[in-house]
Amino acid sequence: MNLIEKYGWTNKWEEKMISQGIAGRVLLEHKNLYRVITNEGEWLCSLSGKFKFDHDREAFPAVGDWVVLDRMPGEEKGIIQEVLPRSSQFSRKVAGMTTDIQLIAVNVDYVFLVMSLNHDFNVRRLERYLLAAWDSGATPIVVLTKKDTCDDLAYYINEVESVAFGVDIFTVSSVTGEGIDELSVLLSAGKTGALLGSSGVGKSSLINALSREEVMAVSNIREDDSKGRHTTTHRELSLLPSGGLLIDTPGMREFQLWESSEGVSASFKDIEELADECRFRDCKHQKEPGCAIREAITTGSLKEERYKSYLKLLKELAHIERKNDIVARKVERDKWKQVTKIQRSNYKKKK
Ligand SMILES: Nc1nc2c(ncn2[C@@H]2O[C@H](COP(=O)(O)OP(=O)(O)OP(=O)(O)O)[C@@H](O)[C@H]2O)c(=O)[nH]1
Ligand SMILES: [Zn+2]
Repeated sequence: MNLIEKYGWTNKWEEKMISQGIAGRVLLEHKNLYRVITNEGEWLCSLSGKFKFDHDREAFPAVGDWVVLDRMPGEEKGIIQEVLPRSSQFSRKVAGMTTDIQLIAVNVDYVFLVMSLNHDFNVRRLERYLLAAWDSGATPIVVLTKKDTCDDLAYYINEVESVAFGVDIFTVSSVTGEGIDELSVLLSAGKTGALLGSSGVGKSSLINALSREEVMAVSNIREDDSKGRHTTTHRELSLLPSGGLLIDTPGMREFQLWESSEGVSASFKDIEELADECRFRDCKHQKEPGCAIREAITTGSLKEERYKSYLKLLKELAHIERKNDIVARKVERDKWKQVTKIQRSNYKKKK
């Protein structure tokens, strides 16, 4: 079986593969060791020495990356030499660090924003997911789960449509299997999906339903993670029988908003377009005459909660930006303290 062909090899990389070594896709990452799927099977790979000099975390391979490897003679092991260009990426700031970014998943075609059709449904949360999705470069798809328990589908669809413009909506039940076929059409050979959604909405059940037991088991690196942070071990990456691929890393599960000004514009296009119609360019949308946003709220074409949620997100993003600035300045200060300390001790030594 030609795995690369089956799982989305594109001709784009063929030349590279021939000229520079073997190409593969990163399935798992753990402490700078990578499990990579290649045409010749799954290999455990380490990083070439040249990565060590690169301080930019974004330059390192991540789950979903296409990489070029060198084979270690006589072994099912390789050394990653190069990371090929990415089409999308989910990343987050590393806690307590400055501008260091941790990649969660890359080359994702579709990000499934999973919410269940019950009391857990939250349209404000969906707005946040959409922000993250638009920022990543992947196409967002809304997946509403537990359809079998819902008796007012129209209400939920309406809610979703009020915030997710032009985004496809799928309603599914992992219990009855309803809607699963329609969803799996998206994940044809070579397509990669990732799941975003809070605990208990049915992500694992959805993966099982999509993979119909036929799923190829991908070894779970977390199993030998002595930290045991995650009580329920689950597959981080599933190869579906269709040849599609599903990413469900703990990182995606814990994904949070950090900074995404571009995402705000894409997710709140309605509000930003209205603001353009305000009479005054610097309208604060409070009591100014000719304010299109106030007008829309009065007539009911813009929901007050949606506008509030927009303001709240803007505020949060500004806060996150400020916080990042403060951390960056502190690290800079500490660095200089260190430098002057060394200079001082050198000076003392000379004396
Ligand atoms: N009725 C119904 N229950 C479902 C459906 N899908 C999942 N559930 C139930 O919802 C609960 C949570 O499902 P999981 O698939 O574990 O949810 P999850 O999102 O993976 O949860 P975490 O692992 O905590 O993130 C389980 O009790 C499932 O049996 C569905 O389509 N219909
Ligand atoms: Zn205004």
